[in-house]
Amino acid sequence: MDAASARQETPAEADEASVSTVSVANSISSSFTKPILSNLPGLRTGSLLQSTASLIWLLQAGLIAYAIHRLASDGHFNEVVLPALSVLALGILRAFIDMIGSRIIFKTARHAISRLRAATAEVLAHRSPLDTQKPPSGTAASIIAEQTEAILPFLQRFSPVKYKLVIIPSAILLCVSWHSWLAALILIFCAPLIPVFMALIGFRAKKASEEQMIEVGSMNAFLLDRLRGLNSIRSLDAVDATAIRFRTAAETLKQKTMIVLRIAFLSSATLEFFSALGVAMVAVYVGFQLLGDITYGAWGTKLTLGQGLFILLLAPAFFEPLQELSAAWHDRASGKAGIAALDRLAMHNLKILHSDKQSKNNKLSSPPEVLIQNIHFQHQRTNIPVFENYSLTVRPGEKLALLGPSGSGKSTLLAILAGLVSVDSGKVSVNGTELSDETANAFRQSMAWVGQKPHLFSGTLKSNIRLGRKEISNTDIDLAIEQAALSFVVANHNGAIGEGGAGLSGGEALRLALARAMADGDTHLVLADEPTAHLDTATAEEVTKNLLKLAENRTLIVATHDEQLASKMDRVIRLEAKP
Ligand SMILES: Nc1ncnc2c1ncn2[C@@H]1O[C@H](COP(=O)(O)OP(=O)(O)OP(=O)(O)O)[C@@H](O)[C@H]1O
Repeated sequence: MDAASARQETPAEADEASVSTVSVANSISSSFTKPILSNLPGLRTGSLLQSTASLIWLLQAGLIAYAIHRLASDGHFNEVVLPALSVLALGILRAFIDMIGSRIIFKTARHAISRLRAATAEVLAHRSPLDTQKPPSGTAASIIAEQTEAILPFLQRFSPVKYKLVIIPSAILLCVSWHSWLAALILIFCAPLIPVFMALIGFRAKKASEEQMIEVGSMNAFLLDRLRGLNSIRSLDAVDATAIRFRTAAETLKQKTMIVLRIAFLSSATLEFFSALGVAMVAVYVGFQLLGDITYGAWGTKLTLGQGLFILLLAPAFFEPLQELSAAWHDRASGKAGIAALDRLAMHNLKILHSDKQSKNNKLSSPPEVLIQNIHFQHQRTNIPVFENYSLTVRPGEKLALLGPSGSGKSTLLAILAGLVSVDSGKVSVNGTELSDETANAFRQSMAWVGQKPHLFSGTLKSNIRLGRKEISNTDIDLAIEQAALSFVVANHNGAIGEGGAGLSGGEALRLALARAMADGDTHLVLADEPTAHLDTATAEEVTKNLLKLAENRTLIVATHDEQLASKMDRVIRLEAKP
């Protein structure tokens, strides 16, 4: 069984449902998302194409101004046909280039989002199930599915705006100042007011978006947590109390969302006001110039109708990138909040033993010897060590029971052997090779973990046994069903079960977990954590029988309170109670 599957079956994971509010807002490490987001050449290409498309408006404006000027001066309609056709052709070209740019940007951004999601899932899979600081599953799901999606508009809209903001206003200023330095000066005067106000609003927008996203995450976590515990809530008559808490959470989310919306409206109103002011001032100046009331500001000459029109057509386009920036500013705030949420999610202190390098050499080919030498282990944020100078040798093919009172460290020892947590000092070796980041992946491929609460997915029994492992054939699965005495269950349920194993008894669910391990011929070491807990005597006996069948030609270490099960093992090790 792979590490991810093993992870789902540990007690720590099972307890996760009761952890409703774990703070994930400790500190932000930018190192996780940065490598993916800082290397997106498609965004640059697409943005440059979109800027080029916007620059075409300068040519179109020039042609329109020229045509109207000609029409007003000698009144020949024929002279405007060619400029009009050119404007149309340029319009088509502009739309085409803009479309290509948008497509490149969208594809790049979409790909980046998928990579971020995959990388986050990968990082979460390497988080130790014993980490008590894990964010609730609802929060993780909300961040990966919902909040990561907010990065898409940020990449899609903010990045082209950055380029346009530099290229378009500079080009327009150059053209306008060519005809009138005063009109250019008016534009220069109005432009900085917008970014200044935008920046002031932007700081608040980012904070508001972050707060909103955290609220969305907490509400999802709350909802998932309570849905999981719906039966307990009903049986303890806590439905009303839960509904009230949910309503309060929804109300808080509504308020946070309204704050974000208010800021978005305020920022676009500010921008509209200043850009309208800028355009109006240019229009007033050009109007008075054409009327002859103002004679300065045009390099000692008087503006012609064509020049005046050209400036007037360019003035709104000067503010367009700033307007786009305003629209994208909110996307930037949500996107940055999404990135920060991903960075927080990917941050963890407690990892399983893991390395990205696959070392096939350590894969086991026979029942291994397991050697534990002088280990010291203490859980994070606890005061008493679980193991101090502890040693144990398990012979190849041996069936060993770990017996001991609750809290004596049986599950912890199995977690150490599965590489789900690393020891503080001492050594764990499998067939003489030390268990480490480099070797754990390969060992885990030959290792199976059977917990007391195996996680079962809704679907067929066979797909639950296969767990997506392509190397397992249908024959392996049929054999495992037979060995685990599940043939009757498969026939009875028409092969399908509900979420969380609905429709199966506790004993059947455990036999299914054993079948998962049995189906994999590469399994040589079986770690079982209280497989007979909470079962009646008859069912416990049946599960014990199946476990022994699974353990044939394999090394088995089983943590248990069940003396009956322990008595069937080759050796029993008793762990001491902790003070
Ligand atoms: N993830 C964790 N973080 C901190 N402490 C933990 C964690 N898991 C277990 N502990 C503590 O470590 C000690 C050993 O726990 P462990 O679950 O290994 O005992 P156990 O012998 O398997 O108990 P049981 O038979 O009740 O399952 C206990 O004191 C427990 O409180």
